[in-house]
Amino acid sequence: MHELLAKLRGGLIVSCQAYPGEAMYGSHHMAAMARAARDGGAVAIRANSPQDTAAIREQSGLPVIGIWKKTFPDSEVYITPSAEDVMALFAAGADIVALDATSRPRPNGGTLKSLLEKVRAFSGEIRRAEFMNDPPQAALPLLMADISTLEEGIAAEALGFDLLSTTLSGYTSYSRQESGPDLELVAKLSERCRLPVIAEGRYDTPELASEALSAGAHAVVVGTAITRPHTLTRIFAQKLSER
Ligand SMILES: CC(=O)N[C@H](C=O)[C@@H](O)[C@H](O)[C@H](O)COP(=O)(O)O
Repeated sequence: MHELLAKLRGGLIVSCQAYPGEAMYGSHHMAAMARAARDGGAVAIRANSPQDTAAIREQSGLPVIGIWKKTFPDSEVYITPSAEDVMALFAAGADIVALDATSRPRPNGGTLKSLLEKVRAFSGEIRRAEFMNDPPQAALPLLMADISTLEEGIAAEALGFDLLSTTLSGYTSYSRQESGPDLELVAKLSERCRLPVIAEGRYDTPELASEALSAGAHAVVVGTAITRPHTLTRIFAQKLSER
């Protein structure tokens, strides 16, 4: 197993993301969040944008799973939609790059297969150019497939991804719509696929995160329940206002 994947095994990955307009938006805040997550025992961070990836990697010293959310008028795909986005994250220091690997139509009529071919070609160029300070063998990014169903996980494995994440279960029209995490998908993927499976999406208690490992997950990503203070505040405030 790849050294980095071995380091993630059984661990907590904290997603540190904020949207424009939110109080915590900005690389400075996200890097502080990541340091707090590290101090609490996180083994890696999931981050949005090359800027946040670079700041978090530098300030927390933890491995970063980089994504870049972008919206398009012709597609519902928004997590790292293009090969150029993958390479920008990689150049910013992402150890792993996660991207939408659902079966939904992609922006500008592109396909996942051609995106991966492009990334492989770019990776070769980067190694030749010694663009990064890291040694050449460390210059190849690991690619994480953000999927929503078992079928998409199987297809992503066949395409050559390095790990799978259940990120998008509940966020595509055809996947299971659950208020809690999709533990069943974790169990099925772990049974059917050889790749490490990351449990992600709505793990909002330590008990649920632990259940994911029991279901076969390699590691668990937690975002909202740790790093979205306005959402957590709203849950408390709403409960009080219902009295
Ligand atoms: C669906 C989607 O766009 N998920 C995003 C992926 O990066 C993030 O907004 C989530 O916070 C992340 O997946 C962690 O999940 P949760 O916040 O539920 O612990």
